[in-house]
Amino acid sequence: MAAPVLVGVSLKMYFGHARALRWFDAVAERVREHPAVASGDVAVFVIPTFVQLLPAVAAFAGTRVRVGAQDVATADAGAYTGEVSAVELAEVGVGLAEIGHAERRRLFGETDDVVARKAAAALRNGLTPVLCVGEADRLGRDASIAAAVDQLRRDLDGAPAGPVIAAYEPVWAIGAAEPAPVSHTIAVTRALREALDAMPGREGSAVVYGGSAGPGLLAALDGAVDGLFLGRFAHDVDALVQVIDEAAALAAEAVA
Ligand SMILES: O=C(CO)COP(=O)(O)O
Repeated sequence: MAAPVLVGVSLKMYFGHARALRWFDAVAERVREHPAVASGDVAVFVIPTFVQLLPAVAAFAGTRVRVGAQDVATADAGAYTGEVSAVELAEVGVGLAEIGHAERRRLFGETDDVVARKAAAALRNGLTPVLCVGEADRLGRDASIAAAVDQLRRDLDGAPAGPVIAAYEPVWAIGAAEPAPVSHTIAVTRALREALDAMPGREGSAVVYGGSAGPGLLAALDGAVDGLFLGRFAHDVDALVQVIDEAAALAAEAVA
């Protein structure tokens, strides 16, 4: 079977608890009946707040939707007030850990060194890192490629073998009205894919795009990325299902 087309959603801190639970139930109901999700041609993952993780795992039980955390500790146990370890996340059925999102780098001072230690913690505990990289400012194509690829290399420096999901998220396209232009995304994601392919132990990795992604983008990218990482434009469950339908169409094209 070809690699699945990925559709991920980070809820960031947008929803309160009750609204998140309603969203999980609505999404679970829609994906349960979705043939491409049921067959594994489209792989959906949902990344809510830490407090929403256990209800998310329960809501998506019996579906193929995987649940991820928005962050992870660098250490596996000990005196780290406020942190949550990859060990505990794995124990409760969380499958992925988002690492190095632009908001964590900008607002909470996460450096590439910290990000690399978080990626290592995720991988040594069997979680798939959703590693966010991307240039901070609008740059030309070559400078963007250099910035994103260098960041990817630094962020995986010393991390154990295992597949990762590299999320190309140009910082200037996050929270914007429009995603990055398709030609730009194709160029940078291709370079990220080549960089991952050249790294030992990263077989099975994927490259997705995030930053104001929504319905229409996956079709426009036409197979250039392995999937999308959605934010605001997945709050509307119909819009998310539309993206999953586009992913299903791409997956069907890939096997045809
Ligand atoms: O940062 C993002 C996903 O991690 C993208 O968020 P928006 O789609 O809301 O810009």
